[in-house]
Amino acid sequence: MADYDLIIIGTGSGNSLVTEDFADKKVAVVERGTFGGTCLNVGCIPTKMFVYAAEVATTIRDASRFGVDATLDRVRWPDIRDRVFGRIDPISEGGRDYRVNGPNTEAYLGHATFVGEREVEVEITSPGGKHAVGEKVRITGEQIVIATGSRATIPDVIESSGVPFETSDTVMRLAELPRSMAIVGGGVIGAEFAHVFSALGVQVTQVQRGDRLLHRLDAEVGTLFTQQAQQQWDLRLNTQITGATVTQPGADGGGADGGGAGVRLELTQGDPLEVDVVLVATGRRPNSDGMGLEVVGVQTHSDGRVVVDDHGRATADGVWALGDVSAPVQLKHLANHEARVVAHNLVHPEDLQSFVHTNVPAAVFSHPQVATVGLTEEEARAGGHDVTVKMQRYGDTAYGWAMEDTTGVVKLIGDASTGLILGAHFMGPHASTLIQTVIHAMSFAQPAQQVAKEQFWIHPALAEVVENALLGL
Ligand SMILES: Cc1cc2nc3c(=O)[nH]c(=O)nc-3n(C[C@H](O)[C@H](O)[C@H](O)COP(=O)(O)OP(=O)(O)OC[C@H]3O[C@@H](n4cnc5c(N)ncnc54)[C@H](O)[C@@H]3O)c2cc1C
Ligand SMILES: NC(=O)c1ccc[n+]([C@@H]2O[C@H](COP(=O)([O-])OP(=O)(O)OC[C@H]3O[C@@H](n4cnc5c(N)ncnc54)[C@H](O)[C@@H]3O)[C@@H](O)[C@H]2O)c1
Repeated sequence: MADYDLIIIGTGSGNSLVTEDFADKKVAVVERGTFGGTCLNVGCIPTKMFVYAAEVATTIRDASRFGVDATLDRVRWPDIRDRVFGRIDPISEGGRDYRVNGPNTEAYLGHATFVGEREVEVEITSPGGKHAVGEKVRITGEQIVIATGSRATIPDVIESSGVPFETSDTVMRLAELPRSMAIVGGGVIGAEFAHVFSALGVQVTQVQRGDRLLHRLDAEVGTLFTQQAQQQWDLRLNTQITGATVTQPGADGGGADGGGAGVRLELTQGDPLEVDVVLVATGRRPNSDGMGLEVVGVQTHSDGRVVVDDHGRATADGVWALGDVSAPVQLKHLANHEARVVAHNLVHPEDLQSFVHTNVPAAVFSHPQVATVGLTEEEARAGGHDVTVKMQRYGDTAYGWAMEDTTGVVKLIGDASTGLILGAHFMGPHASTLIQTVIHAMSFAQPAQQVAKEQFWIHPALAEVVENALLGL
């Protein structure tokens, strides 16, 4: 008989698998890092708390446009940082203690490796559990869920150079705000941190190898976003890093603590960059390596994602996977959805639920904010749809006037023959909230005109930009 009914490897979305269905069962939870995973500790939640502080700073700087003169006196980075982690760290610790001392769970605080069929070895790496650091414990489970997430990838030119660098895991805990920062990568993480640090007064240079930021976005909206970014921080497009070296502190010091060394980055074009801090944001790879998956026949795709079927089953009996380690996109709401499906399927093998991977929305909490769902215009045209497009400016609605907005847009892509919405791409204030109406319409296959006309829209709320976009589609 197995030691456990269920072993969960990874405590991000994996931690939520312990539902009431497991109340009379034995569950082992394995975690090698900080309890609670990426989103809570180093991802969605802290980044958005920093973004909020950055928005406050930006609002103060912009205030005079409204006839309100204000100056930004000072940014107290340690207070901003400690507000964030003062709230988050206790949640993580509480979650860990609950699993360590929980009624039917046992927490193993270490790295899990498959060593045999339904058998895992955990090398204990952290204190706080029932086993000593360095101990190796073997456990067996009737069912095992791989929910090990993903980690930042580092380009070889930086990693092999030996220069110090930050990732999203570390940059939010800097001791002090640096004077200058190079952000390598033009994706979501780069766009969010460029906003945070530039708004807080850091001289940011973002290096992107492509010709625009957020390359997965609808091209038109991505280009508009790139233009907005260029007005806020130094952006080097079509540029790659070719070398990195440590620079010695000058007379006035350098480095994040004002007295340390900095980094010099050689670029494929333009002058080299000399900065206090380098933040690498060049994508994340699934944590499927180094855990013996090959030993038990759990297959992976070429990009490292664990192969799963629609129900979350991996290619070995009794093994499941969910979230960043296997999902097509790395988003917390998707990982949570997959965890709900797998939680059901673990106890209802005769009534399996399926993952839904259509109309998965995403937002980029930069400045401006971006939110997106469904097809880009390019994808809709390539897919042979009877494409119709409406671009609605925030500035053409009453609330847009109140906000003096000149750049916000709602772009809707529809199918003229069915009246259904195929995609939506918002850029501007509250984009991540405003788009929810369209996500709802697409999820329930409601035609655009019905959504626009068969409900009231509060006047003169910002949501009228959505109403007008739908009416115009
Ligand atoms: C900076 C940043 C900002 C983000 N912002 C957003 C956002 O605003 N909205 C959004 O939807 N998504 C966001 N994401 C993505 C989101 O955080 C992830 O999609 C989500 O957290 C994935 O959850 P998960 O449960 O799959 O993995 P994780 O939360 O990463 O959990 C995996 C856990 O497994 C542990 N682990 C790994 N291997 C082993 C092993 N062999 N043994 C034991 N333990 C192991 C890890 O330590 C980790 O704690 C962001 C990500 C980052 C990095
Ligand atoms: N708000 C959110 O929902 C949110 C926020 C942050 C992160 N995330 C998730 O985390 C994932 C990872 O974010 P990310 O920004 O690291 O990845 P990304 O895939 O969004 O962007 C990676 C960027 O790095 C560049 N790049 C890749 N390899 C490079 C190399 N060798 N040299 C130079 N540039 C290189 C790419 O061209 C791209 O611009 C996102 O895809 C997203 O799923 C989500």
